[in-house]
Amino acid sequence: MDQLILKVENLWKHFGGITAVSGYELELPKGAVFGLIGPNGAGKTTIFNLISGVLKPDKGKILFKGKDITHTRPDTIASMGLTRTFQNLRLFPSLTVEENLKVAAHIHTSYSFIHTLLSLPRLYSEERKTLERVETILELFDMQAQRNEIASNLPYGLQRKLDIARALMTDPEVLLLDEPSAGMNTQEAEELALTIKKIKEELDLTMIIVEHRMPFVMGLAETIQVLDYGSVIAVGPPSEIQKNPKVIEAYLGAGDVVA
Ligand SMILES: Nc1ncnc2c1ncn2[C@@H]1O[C@H](COP(=O)(O)OP(=O)(O)OP(=O)(O)O)[C@@H](O)[C@H]1O
Repeated sequence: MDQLILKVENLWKHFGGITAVSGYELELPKGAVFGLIGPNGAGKTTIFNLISGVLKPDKGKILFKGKDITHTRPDTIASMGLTRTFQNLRLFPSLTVEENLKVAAHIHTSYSFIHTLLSLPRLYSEERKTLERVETILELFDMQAQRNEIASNLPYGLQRKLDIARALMTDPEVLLLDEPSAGMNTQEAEELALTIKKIKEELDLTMIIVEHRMPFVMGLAETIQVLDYGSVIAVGPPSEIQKNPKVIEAYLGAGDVVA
C-alpha cells in the first residue's frame, strides 16, 4: 500500500446550528494530487482550516506523517511541512516579489536574538539557504524578470502565482491550495495548471486542491473527493466523478455545473 502522508478520521465541525463538516475522512498517499470539490458552503475551506490548525475540530483526528496534529498550532504544523494558501491573497502589497519570498521564509527561520549573538555563522548559513531558495522558486515560477516589481503592480494572475510561491518558501511536503485559479482568466488558469504540475514534480509535493473551475481541477488531480453539506458523497478519478449521478444532482441543486 502507498505510504499515507496525511490521514483524517471522522472529522466534525459545527458553527452554532450549522454542521460544516460531518464525519470527513481522508487517506492521502505521499505524492498524490487530490481535488476537493463541492457546491458553495459544502465545507471545503473549513476542512482546510481544520487540517492546517486554523480551526480545531469538535471531534475527529488528523495525522500528518503518523503524528497526531489535531490540536497542534498552525505555525507548528507549517514548520512540520504542511502548508496552505488562502482564498484571499496574503501578499505584502508594497514589497517586491523577492522581498515577499524572503519574508515568507523568515516566518519559520529558527534564529533568535541569542543565536544572532552567539552564532553568526549559523545566521549566514540560514540567510544563504533563503537566497538559494528564492532563486529556485523564482525559476520554477518563471518569475525572475519580475523579482524587483512591487507585488501590487503585478497582473492579478502573477499575484496569485506569487502567493503560491510564498507558501513554498518553507519547503513543505504537503501543500493545500484553496481556489488557486479564483479570479483568473482562462489563459492565466491554464498557465497556472502547468506551473502546478511542474512544482509538484520538481519539489516532490503532495497536494490537495480546492477548486470551482472544473477543467482545472479535473486536469490536475488523479483523485477527486466531492463534498456536499459537509459529507463526502463521492470519491474517484475525474472521469468517474463527472458521470456520478449524486455529484450531478448536488451541483444541479446548487445551480452549478460539474464539467
Ligand atoms: N467562521 C464561521 N462561522 C459560522 N459559519 C461558518 C464559518 N465558516 C464557515 N461557516 C459555514 O460553514 C459551512 C461551510 O463553509 P465553507 O466555507 O467551509 O464552505 P466551502 O465549501 O469552502 O464554500 P465556498 O466554495 O463558497 O468557499 C457554510 O454553511 C458556512 O456558512
